[in-house]
Amino acid sequence: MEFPAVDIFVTTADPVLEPPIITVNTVLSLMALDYPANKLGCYISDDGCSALTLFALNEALKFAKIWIPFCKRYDVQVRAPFMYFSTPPHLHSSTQFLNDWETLKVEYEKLEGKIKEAEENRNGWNEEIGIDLAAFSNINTKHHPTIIKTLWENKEVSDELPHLIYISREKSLKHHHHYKAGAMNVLTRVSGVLTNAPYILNVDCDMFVNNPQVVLHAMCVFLNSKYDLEDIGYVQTPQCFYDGLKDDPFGNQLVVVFEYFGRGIMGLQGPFYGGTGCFHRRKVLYAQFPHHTAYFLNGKASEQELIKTFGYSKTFTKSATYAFKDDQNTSGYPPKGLFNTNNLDAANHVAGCGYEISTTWGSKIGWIYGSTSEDVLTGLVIQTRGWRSIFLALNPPAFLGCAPSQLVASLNQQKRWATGFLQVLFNKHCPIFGTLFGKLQWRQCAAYLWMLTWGLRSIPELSYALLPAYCLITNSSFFPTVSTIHITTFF
Ligand SMILES: O=c1ccn([C@@H]2O[C@H](COP(=O)(O)OP(=O)(O)O[C@H]3O[C@H](CO)[C@@H](O)[C@H](O)[C@H]3O)[C@@H](O)[C@H]2O)c(=O)[nH]1
Ligand SMILES: [Mn+2]
Repeated sequence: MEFPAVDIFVTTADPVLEPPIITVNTVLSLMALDYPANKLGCYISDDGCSALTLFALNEALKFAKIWIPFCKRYDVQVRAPFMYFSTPPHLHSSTQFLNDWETLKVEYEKLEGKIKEAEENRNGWNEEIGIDLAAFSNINTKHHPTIIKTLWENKEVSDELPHLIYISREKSLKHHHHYKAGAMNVLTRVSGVLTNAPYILNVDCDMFVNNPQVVLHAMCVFLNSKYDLEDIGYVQTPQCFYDGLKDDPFGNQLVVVFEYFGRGIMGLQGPFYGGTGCFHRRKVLYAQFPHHTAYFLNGKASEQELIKTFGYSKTFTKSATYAFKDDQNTSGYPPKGLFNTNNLDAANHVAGCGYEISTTWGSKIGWIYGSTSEDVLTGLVIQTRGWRSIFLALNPPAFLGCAPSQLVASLNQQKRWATGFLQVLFNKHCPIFGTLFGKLQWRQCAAYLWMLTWGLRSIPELSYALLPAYCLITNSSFFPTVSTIHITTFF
């Protein structure tokens, strides 16, 4: 059987808070996945519209040409070079390996050095770098046209590098950009017109691949029809962290949510969508229902309806219709020569900030708008349509990321999640409606309610935690004492 294609989305938003060297490591680890390279397309969305990020990616691409063969030849497990080179090589390795290891380490340090230099000396690195950065000169990061650069195109060679595409979507002060959800929808459309893979993997820029076989495992889940898995909409890996503080003082390593809750709801409709380390079927993001014949595929939808759903791009609509096909290996869309001018023009068109106006993007299809926890909301909408999800906990863990190590950053992150959860709770997609009017199982609804009320629960939980201290200080008791009048009269 042929391997299905997978489009990989990486989002980055701020070159200061998310340094390009981190993004570069994530991208290198993804490009080196154990999967035929001609079946992978790696798309990077840069909401920071940073020339530095593009420069770093282009330099990383040069390094990838030696890094990927090295990883595959020696079956390296951790394919993010910063992590791999943080420990010395195995003492009993062959001389050939030790020499290669040393060469690669030196090359990686050169790459790091170049990016650092570029960071410190922002104006002096425009010459001789092999990529045109003119589009970034005097750019306003909040108001600028789309920039798409095809850094690498794989010409159908399975042991080469996967496609590598940089996208900074159009921004305008007049349009809401919907943060990460907006970026994900642009990535969905741009990849739709270029490679249109039936499966999508998305990772945050600070989550590198720690188990290079993860795509193979995920595809086993999707393709294994023996256990009636056709109604699996997405496959979520748990979020694990490499730099977590001991004993997790801020609770941001999400142990309860992923280790216990995530596994627990596997017995119901499956885990919630956690925003990173997750594989979706493309058609699920296009509002397909499980076990239904696709409405758009059968030619029943009028042109007007197609435009209303997917937007004005004919190329995109064609690709979307094709995405509903079960057997996508037959000839059809996309045509050969993926990165031709016509498709690149279409990519620029669908990345425009006005493209979604009067369409169902963000309300019915793609990543759903209306909450800062767009991930949970999007997963909930998918499960309300009747899809199940699978929790894929591999050993070693599939991805490793970094968690905030400071109190204030952790509090901000948790405030954002708690607010986002409440936005989901008081939304038309609320799980209670999902059970009443959709296909969300009622126990799954209860599980969602437990999670979405997390922020509200802080009030009784805090009171409960403070009460003993209060009683000790004021020498009072919150349980009735034996001398209390009710108890004495009882006896
Ligand atoms: O306007 C934006 C804002 C954020 N991002 C990206 O979104 C990702 C997540 O944002 P971050 O600020 O790092 O949030 P975290 O709290 O670390 O992320 C968790 O929570 C988010 C929801 O709040 C989910 O989207 C993430 O997948 C999940 O890992 C990062 O890759 C960002 O680069 C964008 O692309 N555009
Ligand atoms: Mn993050």
